[in-house]
Amino acid sequence: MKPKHTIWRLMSYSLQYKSSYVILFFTMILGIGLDLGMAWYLNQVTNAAIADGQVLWKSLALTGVIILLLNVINSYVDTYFKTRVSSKIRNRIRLDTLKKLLRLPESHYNENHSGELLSRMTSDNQAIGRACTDTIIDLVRSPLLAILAFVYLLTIQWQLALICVIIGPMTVLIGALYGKSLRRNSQELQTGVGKMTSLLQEIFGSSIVFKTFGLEKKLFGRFHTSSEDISRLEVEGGRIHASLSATAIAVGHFSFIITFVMGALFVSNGSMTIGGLIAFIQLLNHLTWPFTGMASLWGDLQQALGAADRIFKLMDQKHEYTELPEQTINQQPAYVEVDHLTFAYNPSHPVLHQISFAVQPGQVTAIVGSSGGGKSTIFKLLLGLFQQNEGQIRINHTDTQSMKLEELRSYFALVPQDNILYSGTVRENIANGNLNATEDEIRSAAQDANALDFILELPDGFETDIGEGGTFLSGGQKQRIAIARALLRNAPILLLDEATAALDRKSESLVQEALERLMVGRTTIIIAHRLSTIQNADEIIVLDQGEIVDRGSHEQLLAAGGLYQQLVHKGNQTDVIMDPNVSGVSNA
Ligand SMILES: Nc1ncnc2c1ncn2[C@@H]1O[C@H](COP(=O)(O)OP(=O)(O)OP(=O)(O)O)[C@@H](O)[C@H]1O
Repeated sequence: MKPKHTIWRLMSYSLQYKSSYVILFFTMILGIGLDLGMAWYLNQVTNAAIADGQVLWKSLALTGVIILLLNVINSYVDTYFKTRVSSKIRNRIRLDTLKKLLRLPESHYNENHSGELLSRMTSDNQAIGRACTDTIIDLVRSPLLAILAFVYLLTIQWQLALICVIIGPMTVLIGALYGKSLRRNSQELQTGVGKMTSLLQEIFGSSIVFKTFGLEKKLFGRFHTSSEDISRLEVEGGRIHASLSATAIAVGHFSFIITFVMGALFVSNGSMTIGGLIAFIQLLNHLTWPFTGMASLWGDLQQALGAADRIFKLMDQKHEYTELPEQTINQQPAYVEVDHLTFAYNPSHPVLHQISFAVQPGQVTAIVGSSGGGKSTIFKLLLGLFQQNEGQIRINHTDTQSMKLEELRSYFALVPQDNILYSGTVRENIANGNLNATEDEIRSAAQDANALDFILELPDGFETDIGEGGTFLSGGQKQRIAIARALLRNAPILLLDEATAALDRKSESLVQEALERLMVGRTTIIIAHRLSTIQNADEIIVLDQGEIVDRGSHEQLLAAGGLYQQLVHKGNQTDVIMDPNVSGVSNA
């Protein structure tokens, strides 16, 4: 995106706080007036001190107090409103970013590191907040103050004023010189930080795995590389900043020495008073610093524009919903037809080929097959998370591609294999199934899911906090909460990705019983791993490398031999059917 466009879009956020900017405009003008007033005041006091005759010390003292008081008030109002506007703009952008992220298609999450998405919400957002207040106001204030200081200094000693002002603009060139590299550095840094955040998320979310497998050293090694990369980029950024400020300071000091020496010369030949020289020295900072400061302000602006660019690029991604969708639940019975479905995530690697099956309302279809055969992908296509390349999915004879996504998803309830729960209470997690459910309905769903007994034994019952992702619950308890959530949704099509994780016999039968209740009267499609579930299915589909290689009842498929028989024999001693290509013992 062109910097000009990025600036315009940033401005559209700032313009929502016009009245605060008007106040900040006045504090800026008053601040400039006070800076000039201070120089004038020092000029007056110094000349009064060396002048003969009557001096109005009282009025000078009073003026000093007024300048001081105005400075205090102005500084308070200025700082307060800058912070206020900055935090409000950041809040708006943060909300807009998340609103967008929640509406992006699954493919976006597939292609982007979660850490990078997180840094859009954190560090990029912070950089923008600063730019919209301090940086942008200083970019206006600095040249304005420089011009007014110059005009005032012209009235004191025009030759010296000209000498001072010639030096200042040199620093603007410095800013332009370093701006591009600063922007590039900031972009690389953000990408690095995003990758590091993703890695940290993985590490913190996998403590059991890295402890069991002794992966601490390996993970530290990966983090080390990522952290070193960031450090290298930060040092590089520091080098650019250092060169920028060193050059700027050199110019500033040079102008100070010139002014001081030339000023002393003008005082000695009588063309300027000592008070005038003091005013020059006082204002010199304001005359050259605006230019000197511009260099680093320019750098800050470039960094913020880089951050804004990344956020706006994200906001420009194609979304699947125009507005955040409302939770909708369809309750009419559903007939599902999958007709010659073909799909590839990547054109060179087809995942599903000409898949067809149909499930009548209230019937159960079990999908079994080898690992990586495409079972989960069928679910993703049914839910409209990805679009098929060929074929049709129809619900009640309507092509799902002609439905709005909100409508399509309203037909489904899902029990995912890893039961994804959110931090919060048990009640909140079950209620996610139907946000309008009454307490009685939530309780009844918990009961049907065989979860009520254990919930009531928790320290705060339904109000117990289950921890991040449900860490305070056992595997079987999490499964039953997920089943209760699906029960509460009461949608006509149930997608069930059966968990393969081991449960003890009692827990297993509680879950199994709950699942059976959940399936009653629904059109159910199960990615099945348990023989007991599969045997009860109306139709079993055997999937291998993206193709249906067999279908029928348990008995028919066993009699036919083939992959199904191998799957069943592989897990014969247990209830879990196994991928014949995968060696090892069953985990049931
Ligand atoms: N998000 C994705 N992006 C790219 N390729 C993917 C993605 N998800 C799955 N695949 C690929 O698609 C193929 C089918 O994967 P899928 O998850 O549908 O298999 P599955 O039958 O559910 O496997 P499993 O039983 O092991 O869960 C695999 O080759 C996998 O590598």
